[in-house]
Amino acid sequence: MSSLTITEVTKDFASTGPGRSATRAVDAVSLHVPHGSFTTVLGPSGCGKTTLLRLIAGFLLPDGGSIAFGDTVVAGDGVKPMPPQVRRVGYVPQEGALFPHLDVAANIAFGLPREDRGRGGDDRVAEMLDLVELPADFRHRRPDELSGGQQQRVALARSLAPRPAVVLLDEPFSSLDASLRGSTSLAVRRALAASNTTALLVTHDQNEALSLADQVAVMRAGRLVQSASPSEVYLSPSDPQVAEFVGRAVVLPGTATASRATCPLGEVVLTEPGEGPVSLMIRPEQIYVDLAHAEGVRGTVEELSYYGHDCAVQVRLDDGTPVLARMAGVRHPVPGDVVHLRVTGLVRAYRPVAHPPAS
Ligand SMILES: Nc1ncnc2c1ncn2[C@@H]1O[C@H](COP(=O)(O)OP(=O)(O)OP(=O)(O)O)[C@@H](O)[C@H]1O
Repeated sequence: MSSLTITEVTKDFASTGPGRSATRAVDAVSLHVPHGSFTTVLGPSGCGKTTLLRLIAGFLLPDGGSIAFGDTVVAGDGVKPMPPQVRRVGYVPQEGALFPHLDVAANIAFGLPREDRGRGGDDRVAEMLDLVELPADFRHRRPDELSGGQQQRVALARSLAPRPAVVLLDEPFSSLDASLRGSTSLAVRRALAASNTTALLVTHDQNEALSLADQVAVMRAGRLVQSASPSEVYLSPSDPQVAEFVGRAVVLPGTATASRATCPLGEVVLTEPGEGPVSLMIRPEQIYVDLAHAEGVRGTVEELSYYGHDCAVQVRLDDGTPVLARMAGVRHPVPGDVVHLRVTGLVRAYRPVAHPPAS
């Protein structure tokens, strides 16, 4: 295994027809994935995630910048690009792409060097099945005798068997239903951690990106807009758009004075001191809904979405500002109730953005 360092990588696709302009799919992206760590690349459809993976794997060459595995530059910087088969990259696509005519053991052993097949290969297959938490006797099954989640675990086992430098996973859980997604993604995370694998997973699913990785890299329109720990990306997003992409966010205008700011929800404490007009990013679960009318800013519940474990409460403040709060589902208000709201925890302030008029 080795670290992965992407420096100022750019990739353009030529126009594909008259009147169509070229597309800058990846725009000066720099990212470091430390040895043995797991990074998720999160971004909406078309932002360049797959192109970035294909550049790392060597299926595409960058137009600018460089890519290095450890100290070895594999593309860019004027060096002859290393072909994909020499890069030692494990690749797990959206749907495992297992060979349907081969059993699980043969699929896992497929990428092993010739000298590692045979008896040694059998041992490696057993080790890999154990790593991805599948029973040893699954080795004789064919892919069509496995569930989608089991197939993805075999695909991961196949990618890890030859001890790759880096493993790339391209939306590997997107074809699974919700319950399989959760258990499969956790099994994959455990397998990657146990094998101390340097891994990069691309997804457009915020929950997946935040819950699985050591580092989340957020992409937008070809650019990397933030890379940080999951909690930092969630609680201190680099701009309000990232805030709204990685979860629900209430963005309100405010006025900062040192470490505090005033806004329609009253006074809040800032993560960093500021002065003058600001946009404040508040997570809905930071807004405490007081049913006893004790203290806070008054508003009326307009809508309630009940999820069991918690609920989303849409409130209109008396000054007309709409605010979304999240609270435990045990005891909750109903539409028409008057409640009082106050903000708990620290709030991130940004330079002001234009706010749509309250509807
Ligand atoms: N071979 C290609 N030729 C021309 N344009 C391309 C090519 N591959 C990708 N693009 C364009 O580059 C941009 C980034 O595409 P990419 O597939 O990397 O996005 P993505 O974030 O992986 O999207 P999704 O989540 O939908 O898979 C898009 O505008 C896409 O249309």
